[in-house]
Amino acid sequence: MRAKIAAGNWKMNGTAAALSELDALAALLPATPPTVVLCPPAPLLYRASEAARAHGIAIGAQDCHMDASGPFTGDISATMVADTGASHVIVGHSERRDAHEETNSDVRAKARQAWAAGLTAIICIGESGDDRAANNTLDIIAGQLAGSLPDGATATNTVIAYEPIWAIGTGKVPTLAEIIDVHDFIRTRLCARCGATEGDGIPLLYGGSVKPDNARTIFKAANVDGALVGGASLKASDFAPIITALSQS
Ligand SMILES: O=C(CO)COP(=O)(O)O
Repeated sequence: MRAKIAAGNWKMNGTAAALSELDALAALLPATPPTVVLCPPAPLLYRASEAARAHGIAIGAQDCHMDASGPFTGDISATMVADTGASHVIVGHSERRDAHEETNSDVRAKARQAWAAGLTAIICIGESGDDRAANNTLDIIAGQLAGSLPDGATATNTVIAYEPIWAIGTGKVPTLAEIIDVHDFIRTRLCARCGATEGDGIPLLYGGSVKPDNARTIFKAANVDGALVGGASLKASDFAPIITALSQS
């Protein structure tokens, strides 16, 4: 059975005071929770890891550099992320592809660094609103997946997050049929690329305006193994019902 994962991406939100949400979330978790991965801003990684350990919550970074070390002022390597106690790192989020002009090959290099540091890479892909309007969604997804995924992906070192850009922070969500279409397509491509065992075992997350009131519907899709949640992961009272919905799916 594939791992179910509820990942929360805090983006550039939260200072030390926000760590109280972690304790609040732990208190609201269902009896048998899925894997919960919280991805706070980099300055909070160490403290979040310390606080999360007792609760069985995993911590992830939101990015890492594509090189192992060197003269990259302000950047953070995958090894440094692992050193904080984190176990995951998001790579290729559309906000980084856009604002930092990250390419598929950059994302692939970051995923490789993540693996070398012993981290699980959460690789993000997703089409723009224009891509979808032009019926290009599956072509875009195929290209991003082929280009961003290094050879050697396994069910334990990789998670794929499908995040349609037009659904992020907008309150717009694809129909269940559209989500099923894309997730089934990604699954088929993963099996062709990584072999049936690993391809079938890599968890696929949906991301983009996941909220307590739509999570249950989204989790009905057979190839949706969880969610990458932005805004609704900031408050334990919003994130917990999403996690509960996943545990019951
Ligand atoms: O980008 C996202 C998670 O990485 C999704 O953000 P929202 O859940 O706020 O739409």
